[in-house]
Amino acid sequence: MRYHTRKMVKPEDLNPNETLFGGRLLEWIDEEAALYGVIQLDNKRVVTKFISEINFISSAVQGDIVEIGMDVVKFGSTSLTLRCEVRNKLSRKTILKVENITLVNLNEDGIPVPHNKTKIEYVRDRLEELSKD
Ligand SMILES: CC(=O)SCCNC(=O)CCNC(=O)[C@H](O)C(C)(C)COP(=O)(O)OP(=O)(O)OC[C@H]1O[C@@H](n2cnc3c(N)ncnc32)[C@H](O)[C@@H]1OP(=O)(O)O
Repeated sequence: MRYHTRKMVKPEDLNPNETLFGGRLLEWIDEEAALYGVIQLDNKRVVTKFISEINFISSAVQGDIVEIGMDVVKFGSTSLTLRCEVRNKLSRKTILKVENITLVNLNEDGIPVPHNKTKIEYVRDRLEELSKD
């Protein structure tokens, strides 16, 4: 699991219980998953198809720093399935887990097309390959 994105919980992110609003956290996760998919599949037309059960394990309060981790569960043909974990940056306490987030790789007409990816790639390796050409 790699943690790429950190967020500070601000007053506008709170629910009436004065803890982090679940919908705000899901918005952050959906964006992070989409970014992960766009980078891995090297295609900006990647959409969220399916999100499995969401387990809100503990809450966060104003001023907390949360970090969002993603890992690949499976490279499909047109899909990419991720796993997500959110934790408190400083205490490492788990805030949320999602076991499956499935993204689909689309063409310009919005049709699912194979992405031809089978393993995690790093942008620096792609750039190195390009510089060899
Ligand atoms: C980042 C964002 O927030 S994007 C905005 C929110 N998302 C959207 O608007 C997407 C709306 N949905 C759609 O446009 C369509 O459902 C599409 C284009 C994504 C997929 O269309 P489908 O007709 O289901 O495509 P299709 O049957 O070919 O399946 C595509 C892939 O999704 C997988 N898939 C389909 N349904 C599911 C499901 N319920 N759960 C998990 N995976 C699924 C398939 O197994 C396939 O993967 P594979 O090729 O690796 O085997």
